[in-house]
This record gives sequence, C-alpha cells and structure tokens, in this order.
Amino acid sequence: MPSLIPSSDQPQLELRGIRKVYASVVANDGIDLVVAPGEIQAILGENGAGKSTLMKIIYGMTAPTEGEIYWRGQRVQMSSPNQARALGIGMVFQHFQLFETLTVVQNVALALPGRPDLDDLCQRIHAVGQRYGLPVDSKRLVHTLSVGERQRVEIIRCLLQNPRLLIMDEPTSVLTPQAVRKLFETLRQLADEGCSILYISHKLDEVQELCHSATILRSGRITGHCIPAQETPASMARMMIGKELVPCQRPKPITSETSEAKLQVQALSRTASHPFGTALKDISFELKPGEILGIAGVSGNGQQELMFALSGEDPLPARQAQMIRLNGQAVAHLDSASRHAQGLGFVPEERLGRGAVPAMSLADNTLLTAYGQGLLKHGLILRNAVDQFSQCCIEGFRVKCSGPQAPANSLSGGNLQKFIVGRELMQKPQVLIAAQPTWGVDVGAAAFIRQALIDLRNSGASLLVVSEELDELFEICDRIAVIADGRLSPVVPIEDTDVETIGLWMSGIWPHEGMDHSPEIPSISQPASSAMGSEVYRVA
Ligand SMILES: Nc1ncnc2c1ncn2[C@@H]1O[C@H](COP(=O)(O)OP(=O)(O)OP(=O)(O)O)[C@@H](O)[C@H]1O
Repeated sequence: MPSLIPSSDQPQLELRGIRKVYASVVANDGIDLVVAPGEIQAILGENGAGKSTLMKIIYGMTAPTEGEIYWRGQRVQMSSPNQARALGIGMVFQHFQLFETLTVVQNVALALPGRPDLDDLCQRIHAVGQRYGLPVDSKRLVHTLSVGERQRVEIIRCLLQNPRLLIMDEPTSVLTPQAVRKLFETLRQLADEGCSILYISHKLDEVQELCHSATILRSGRITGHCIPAQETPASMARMMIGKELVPCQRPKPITSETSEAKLQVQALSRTASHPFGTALKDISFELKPGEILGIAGVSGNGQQELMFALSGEDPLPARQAQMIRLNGQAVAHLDSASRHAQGLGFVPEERLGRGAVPAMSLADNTLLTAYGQGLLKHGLILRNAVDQFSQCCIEGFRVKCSGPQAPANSLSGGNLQKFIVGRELMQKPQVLIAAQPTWGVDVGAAAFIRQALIDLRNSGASLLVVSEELDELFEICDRIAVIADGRLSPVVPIEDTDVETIGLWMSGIWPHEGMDHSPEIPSISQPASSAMGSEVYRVA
C-alpha cells in the first residue's frame, strides 16, 4: 500500500478555476487542484474527460482560457514547456514527442538546457537506464525503436531533468510487468525525495498500488476524490464511468480441427531491415475461422516486424510468396492494399501516423481503409456515404468527438483508438490483425473493444491480437504464443497455460516441440535481446 502523503504547508502546484474551451468542446471546466510535495496523485477519467488537456496546461503546451496556476506558492503564467522545465516540471507524453529522424541522445539533448556534450550525455543516459531498469541504445535512430523502447526514451529524458513535478500520461501502457515494477520503484524513490507526481492511467490496479490520492474527472469537471488504497479497481471504475463494468462474454471456441485455416504462416524468416531491428526466424502458425490467437512478448522482440510482414507494409519477394497464405492464396509478396482486398483488416499499434493521418478528418481517415464499403463510385468519392459510415462508427464505438469532420488529432488518444478499431471492425474482415487494440483506452471502452473483437470471432472471423497486456490476452484469446528475439514459441490453448508460464516464455525460454508445456528446461545461452529491466535469453 502506498505510504502516506508527506505533509507540507505549501503545495508544490495549485490550480484555481482552470477552464479550457476548444471550438466545440469545453475540455476543462473550473478545475481546482492541489498537489503536495512528494505526493503521487492519479488523475482518472474516461477517454475525453480532459486529463491530457489539463496536463498540457500545467506543462505550458496549451494556454488555459481561464484560471490561475501557482507554483510553490507563486502565481505563474506557464507560457511554454521550456518555462515549465526551467521550473522543474517534466512530462512523459502519451503520444511520444520525439523526432524520429534523430538519435536517442540527440532527442534527449534537445530537452536539456545549453548544449550538452553528446558523449557525456550518452553515459548519463546509460547510467539512468541502468539505475532504473530502462535500457536503451543512445545511438539508435528513434524511427527504428519499438513503441515500448520509445516510451523508455521519454521516461529517461524526464528523469535526466531532475524534475520536482513529474507528469506521466499513461507511462506504462506498453511496458512489461517487470518494467512497470521497476518504474514504480523509481517513482516511489522520487516521491520520497520530494518530487510530486501527477499520474494518468487507465490501469486502475496500478493506480491502487502506486498513488497516494486520486482525482476523478468527468466531462472536464472534477467529480470526486479518493484514496486509491481504500478503493478497489472496480469501485474506481464505477466512479469514472458512473456504472458497473460488465465482464466480457467469450463462449467456447467455435472452430474445429478440420476447418481450413484462414491465415497460414509457414517458416517465415526475414532479416532485420535496419541494424537495430529484429530478424524474424522461422515463424509458423495458423489461424482457424472463429478463433483469436494472442501473441504476447516484450516490445522490440519482433512484433513490429511480424506486423509489417503480415499486413503487407513490408512485402516479401515473390519467390517467398508462400510464406503467408490468406484464405489459401499465397500473399506474402502482395502489398497491404491487395491483402486488404482479400479480406485482411489491420489495426496498427501506432494510431497517429499509421492508424490515422493526424491532420485529416475522421471522414477522410475512414476512406483510407474502408473505401471498398460502397464509398466510391466510378472512382469518385461519395461524400454522404463516407460521412454516414464515419457517423455509424462514431456512434457504434462511442467515440467522443464533434463529428465526422473532426480532425483525427483533435480526438483524445482513447477516442481515436476506438475510432480506428471501429473502422476496421465495421468492414467485417475475415482476418483481423490487431496490435495493442486497447492501448490508452479507458476501462469501460477497453471492455467494449474486447467484446467487439470476441463478437467478430463469434461471427467466424480469425483474429490475431498482439498485446503486451497478458490479462487482456487471457481474457479474449482461444490460443496464445509468445514472440521473443524474433522466434515464436509453441502455440497453446489458453486453458492449458497460465500467466506465469507465458511470463517465463516472454524471456525466451519455452519447451521444444514434442515436450509438454512445463518449462523445466533451461540451459541458457547468450542474451538474445534487451528487455525491460532484464536480459532476454534463449534456449541453447
Ligand atoms: N486540439 C484540440 N482541438 C479540439 N478539441 C480538442 C483538442 N484537444 C482535445 N480536444 C477535446 O477535448 C476533450 C478532452 O480531451 P483530452 O485529450 O484532454 O481527454 P483525455 O481525458 O486525456 O482522454 P484520453 O484518456 O482518451 O487520453 C476531448 O473531447 C477532445 O476531443
């Protein structure tokens, strides 16, 4: 249980009457908030409740329409992130703020005052990474990093600024359980040293474990406060969404051994496309109709490469076309549009940039993948049909936004995720590949998306779900496998395994073919790839 909030007369931060109005939305309305030194305070709320907007106001990225900010007793106009950083405020963003064409060390240098010596900075990055269990290679270009690795860079960049207030907007959404544990140790240590932490998360068990206090937002207003240690995740969820959560209903598998696989992957191998990528090694599995196969693993172990190979973003040479078969047809050499035309849907892990074009409206983003749903005629766009499709998606998936013309980047993270998942599900793909489908989505909406995935499976479709959330995989999948260092473990029925076993497999240790699934092995060889806070080994 988190220790008591250290008492102090003077708050570290105080907000009075903060209001933020966008063209069509009141994102924050009359927010009063007090954060004590050393306090870890959670900010809870549904997608679109106004959490990120409030944090951006504190960090000087967004100007409030009304209201006052006091920093250690002094009124301040927070006019830019530079000013916030100079005061000692650091922020880890939900949507990473990194320059993809620069290296890790260059990105970190940009956030520090003056012109730090890059060699010296590499050493400091290494030291912080070692100390807090966040290993990262400073010389790598950011675009070659997985989402989990980018998140490490964000966290390290903040820690190097020695913050007095740390704002963390869903910092653990793509971290492994071990990395989360390490991070929490770090955060508790920082709090003990007097650093205050504002912590946004939809993972209520983590909030309960870490936070001294919690403030609940609904529709831009504060609707309550609680002490998470005195609550349960279910009671906090109720406070957030105003009703009870309904658990997912997953009927027994409807697939049979004799049904023909919809997706077959046979001995898929691929060299890494860049020096820091992961090569795919002899991956084989198949997806039957009416089943969900989950792939667990530590981010950066080949998930991205596998997704690119399966979706068609990174097609293989024609002579290897047979490595991936969709409905019996060899497709490994085809691009994503051709695979899409054959019934493949794809929800990528990066919602901004890959899942949606940020500056385009939701309607135009609909067209990117749903053009085959009667939205075009003789090559011309049927605008009414596009708007209707988008509106159905907005209503069906409870996306909070001003309508089909809202730019994708004006939606809160969770709402955009619901839109992207909804757009793909509405097309009723025969095979759906989804990476981190509930990343950043609130508990109510996550349950809704999981049920929608199960419903698609019940209709006879085949789903491949790649997620770092083991609980999620165990809730929705029929079978599960692990990817580590570009290799795939045996695929096992979900009822024949458990979280501990899969957790162990995630470190690259699993039984050989023909053995039972109890991993008594291991004779461990060299480290296979860096994982969060622990080495990954593979079986010799
Ligand atoms: N730049 C913007 N332009 C217009 N509306 C915006 C903009 N940024 C945020 N909003 C709107 O303000 C509201 C609050 O969004 P915010 O991102 O603060 O929510 P959130 O609680 O952080 O949600 P999530 O949990 O999904 O990240 C939403 O309705 C969102 O669509």
